[in-house]
Amino acid sequence: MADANKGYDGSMPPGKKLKIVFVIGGPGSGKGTQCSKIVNQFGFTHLSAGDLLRQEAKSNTEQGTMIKNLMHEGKLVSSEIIVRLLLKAILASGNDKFLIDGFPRHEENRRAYEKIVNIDPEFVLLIDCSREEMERRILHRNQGRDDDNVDTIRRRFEVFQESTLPVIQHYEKMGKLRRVDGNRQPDMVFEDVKAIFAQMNTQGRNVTIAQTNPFKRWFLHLCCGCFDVQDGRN
Ligand SMILES: Nc1ncnc2c1ncn2[C@@H]1O[C@H](COP(=O)(O)OP(=O)(O)O)[C@@H](O)[C@H]1O
Ligand SMILES: Nc1ccn([C@@H]2O[C@H](COP(=O)(O)OP(=O)(O)O)[C@@H](O)[C@H]2O)c(=O)n1
Ligand SMILES: [Mg+2]
Repeated sequence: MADANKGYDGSMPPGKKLKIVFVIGGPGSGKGTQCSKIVNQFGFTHLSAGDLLRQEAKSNTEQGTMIKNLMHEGKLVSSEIIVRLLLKAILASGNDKFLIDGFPRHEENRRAYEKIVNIDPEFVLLIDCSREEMERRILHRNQGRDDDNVDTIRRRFEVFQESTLPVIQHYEKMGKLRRVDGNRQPDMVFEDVKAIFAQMNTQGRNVTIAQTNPFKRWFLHLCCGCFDVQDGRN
């Protein structure tokens, strides 16, 4: 991932349309695995909310320590922090299509995103997987994550059941939910994922950062501090 502190480097042509796809699913459902396949085939930039937070947790700051503790307990980090990290990464990337993996995790995440970024997702990919299969995978993934232990996994499942379900229902009502059966082998799951991305409607409502209203651009500037938002409207 690009250095989030570097900020928007001007490499994204002004006026370029941004496409956002949210990828959600329980812990261990295969979000990261499918995202890397989507990146290879469709040229998206993968932004994992969890990876951005893990990176931030390494910083020797009060905020870093707070994030580390919340993640260790399987609890959710404040929406403002995660949306700010996502926005920085979007602006720093120079790409125009993004997979946002592990977000929104709950309604407050969704509302914060709508308030601050407000770019409608093209669609929301939900990877459905049974709890037994997710647990088996997490306990075998060996990524050295300190939240991949039996107690924290249980808490993460509960958070997914209680908090993410309303988000799923919201996007379902809007006709934006695309559900795949994640219980199968990764390549089989990807066959369905591929068909969804191939069908992506390029005529959807897209906005550029430059097209957001002046107040919002000022707000983005305050949130992310160190970038300069260019105005694409000559
Ligand atoms: N469809 C699948 N079948 C079997 N194992 C999988 C599948 N998808 C992912 N895995 C493995 O399960 C673990 C969790 O996958 P990951 O992509 O990290 O899930 P998530 O990001 O949703 O937590 C990893 O070790 C990964 O290699
Ligand atoms: N939107 C998000 C995403 C992750 N997180 C935190 O990050 C942890 C790990 O998220 P992750 O997406 O990397 O986990 P997996 O579902 O990939 O296993 C979560 O359990 C939360 O503590 C969060 O607070 N808010
Ligand atoms: Mg993941």
